[in-house]
Amino acid sequence: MLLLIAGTCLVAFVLLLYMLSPLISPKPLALPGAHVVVTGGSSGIGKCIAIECYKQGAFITLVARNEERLLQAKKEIEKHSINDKQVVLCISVDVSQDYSQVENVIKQAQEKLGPVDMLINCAGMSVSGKFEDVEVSTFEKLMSINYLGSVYPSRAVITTMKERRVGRIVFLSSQAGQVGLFGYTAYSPSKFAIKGLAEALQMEVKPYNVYVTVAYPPDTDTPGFAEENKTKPLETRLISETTSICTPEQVAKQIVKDAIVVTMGLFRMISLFYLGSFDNIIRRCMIERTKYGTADKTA
Ligand SMILES: NC(=O)C1=CN([C@@H]2O[C@H](COP(=O)(O)OP(=O)(O)OC[C@H]3O[C@@H](n4cnc5c(N)ncnc54)[C@H](OP(=O)(O)O)[C@@H]3O)[C@@H](O)[C@H]2O)C=CC1
Ligand SMILES: CCCCCCCCCCCCCCCC(=O)[C@@H](N)CO
Repeated sequence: MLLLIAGTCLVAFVLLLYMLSPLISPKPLALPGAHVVVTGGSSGIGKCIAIECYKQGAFITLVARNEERLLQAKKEIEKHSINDKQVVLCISVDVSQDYSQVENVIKQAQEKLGPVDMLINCAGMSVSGKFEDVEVSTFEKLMSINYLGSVYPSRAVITTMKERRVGRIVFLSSQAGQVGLFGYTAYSPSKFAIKGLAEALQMEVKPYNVYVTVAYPPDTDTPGFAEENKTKPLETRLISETTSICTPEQVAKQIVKDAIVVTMGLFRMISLFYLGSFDNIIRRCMIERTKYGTADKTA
């Protein structure tokens, strides 16, 4: 009986907190005039995210490898300007190869358009196939583009974001980053890794008012998806056909909304009970460090 009452109280408390969550959520990021960097911004979901942010008054840096496609995307995005001050900057780099190159690109972008307010890690690719049919080098390639290609740009913007107490970082995982599916032995792990990175990073940067969000989109109609379909095993195709395909515009709208207005889902609310106690540890350490002037890197 006592247990039942305690249980009911707990559920009621969680629901109450959930309803109050907009009040304890961070202030929405103002996109007008903000500097948004979109990796993978020359195609598919990334390009649509750039358009969505540009429509709301942001300044955009597009990052991808192929310069021609970057310039094409820039032209397309510029059609959606809402004032004559807005800029779309293009920088060509492979985000997964050399950290110092990525760091340089971010430096260049910050010199031209000011500190990065929001980073969208959208550069990525998928190859599907049965485990034994996928080239060993493909496992390395997907891990490097999808995972390290999100680590490097984030690592390059985080210090300034923490110093300014302003920033949003968005990661692109996938539905295949929540469940491992037939044909995705190379792709799924690279997207699971994104989830681990995002959650650990969020715990570090929350006291600095920097917020991290992760998107888990379903199949989305993009050039990347068309490329993936060329090698998709029958089983993967049939599993994929059980759900409908989204348009990149739909997915982009949702991702931008979630990044600007960060609220908590019910599951996150529950996990918050124990994550909250970890956050207290982190806040205490931050206060100690400020008090004694200990360098950020020491224990
Ligand atoms: N479409 C889908 O069904 C889904 C996609 N996703 C994820 O969303 C993200 C975008 O996918 P989508 O829009 O389909 O992809 P696209 O293939 O249409 O676009 C990929 C973009 O990333 C860039 N890119 C790829 N590799 C690199 C690299 N090494 N360095 C810099 N830029 C790179 C590409 O430009 P360039 O080649 O010139 O470098 C391009 O701009 C990916 O992370 C994908 O895994 C998640 C769920 C579903
Ligand atoms: C808890 C919720 C889990 C729901 C799982 C349902 C399974 C849905 C069917 C298959 C979807 C495949 C998605 C891969 C999308 C992707 O990332 C590639 N298309 C990239 O190119």
